[in-house]
Amino acid sequence: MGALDEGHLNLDLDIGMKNGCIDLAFELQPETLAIQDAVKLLLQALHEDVNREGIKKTPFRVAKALREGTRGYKLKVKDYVQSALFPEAGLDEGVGQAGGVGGLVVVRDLDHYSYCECCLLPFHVRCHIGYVPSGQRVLGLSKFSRVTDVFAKRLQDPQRLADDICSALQHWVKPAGVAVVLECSHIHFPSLDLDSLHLSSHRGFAKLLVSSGSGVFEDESSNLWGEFRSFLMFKGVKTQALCRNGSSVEEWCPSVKSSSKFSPEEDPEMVSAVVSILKSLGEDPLRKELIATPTRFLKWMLNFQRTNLEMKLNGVNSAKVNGEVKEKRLHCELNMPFWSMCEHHLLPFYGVVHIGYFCAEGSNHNPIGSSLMKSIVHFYGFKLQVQERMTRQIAETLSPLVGGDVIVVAEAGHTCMISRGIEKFGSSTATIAVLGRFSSDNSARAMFLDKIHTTNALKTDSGSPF
Ligand SMILES: Nc1nc2c(ncn2[C@@H]2O[C@H](COP(=O)(O)OP(=O)(O)OP(=O)(O)O)[C@@H](O)[C@H]2O)c(=O)[nH]1
Ligand SMILES: [Zn+2]
Repeated sequence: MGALDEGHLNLDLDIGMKNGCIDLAFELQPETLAIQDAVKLLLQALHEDVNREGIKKTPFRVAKALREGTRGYKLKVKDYVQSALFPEAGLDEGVGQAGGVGGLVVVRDLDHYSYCECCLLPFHVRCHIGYVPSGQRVLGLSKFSRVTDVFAKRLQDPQRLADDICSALQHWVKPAGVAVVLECSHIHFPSLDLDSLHLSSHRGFAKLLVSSGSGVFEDESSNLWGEFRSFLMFKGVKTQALCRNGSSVEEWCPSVKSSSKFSPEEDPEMVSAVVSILKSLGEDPLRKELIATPTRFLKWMLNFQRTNLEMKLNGVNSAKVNGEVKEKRLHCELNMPFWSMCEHHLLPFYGVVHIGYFCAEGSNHNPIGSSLMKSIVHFYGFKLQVQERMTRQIAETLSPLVGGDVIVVAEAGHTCMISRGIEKFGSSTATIAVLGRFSSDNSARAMFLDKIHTTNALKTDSGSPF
């Protein structure tokens, strides 16, 4: 089957005729098969049924996402740059004042994603590039993004990514100088400890700003760098936070600080599965930066095993509504953080859950208590999930405990929406489940949604986190 046949994967991988030989279709390539086998093993280790409808295609989706996300190893900067150098008047060499060649050119806000070599999760990169063209030629603007992609689509560390982009442009375009600033955002890591599951760790990301400079941009205290930074400040980039002299991923990736316990001796088969994924992506698992990667990856993944929280929930499940039910009033528990893992791509999604229910007027007693609600949210979050199911399960579990009238809203960011082919940076998903009175009473629903809105609007950083 050819790469362009209908229904075939739309992947920019080396598929089809190459050197006169017919390459195997993507799904039959040994690397794809090896990743699928490894993912199947990992799913089984999480106590999942690999033939269940929702996840039976997951090994293939993960293989596709990972190979697509690391396709940069096969791309060549030269192929993009050479055809897009256009003659333009100006200085032949150095920096001039009159614009044209010799004047500073800044391309800002190029959104990309890359894979963290420390933990194998995707991270968001907003790339800004400044350069001073030389030799009477300028580079086509789209090529800055293409070149960034060549290096972003690999297992990376932010500083190395900035250096790679900078030196490739310097080498192939030969300008007077290149400056690169990257704003990188990495998701936080979940904690199974309910008490440390604060909203703060779910808002925002672990952030890092890195830079690299060559030629006339080698000295970051120069006026030219100052001008470049000004152009970034116009767009709200906080360049004061720039990490100088290289900053290590160790200080950045939250997997390093994660408290989850897993040691490679506990499950050497799982470790070998991740090592085989690294190899299939064309990486050397013995490269020093990658040695601890399988352990870190497994640390976060094991948070989502099926049985993990069963006991905690059993302990609190016996809570009952006490007392006689009188007039009921709306009771809300808002902005409860949750973590979950998308069962389609094995990538985290995380956000907040809001719960509303009616309970007896005048009673000071909250029939279920916020810690029980947090446990329920936690229980249905820490699984391989889809957001709609999680929302419904929380509502159905709460319903008998609160007398039947319950509304649940979940708002989440999905890592699977920033990576792979889709790359919808900053998107978010809201889901709602209603039972009892909330199914038929529009004003009750509106009252609850308004409560979410007013509560979050009062917060200093205004609005919902998602
Ligand atoms: N409804 C729903 N879909 C989800 C959730 N998490 C991930 N998905 C989607 O699962 C779908 C899987 O689609 P497939 O076509 O089988 O896989 P894919 O080729 O990786 O999909 P895309 O490349 O995203 O089009 C995608 O549309 C994802 O966005 C979730 O919580 N709820
Ligand atoms: Zn990481």
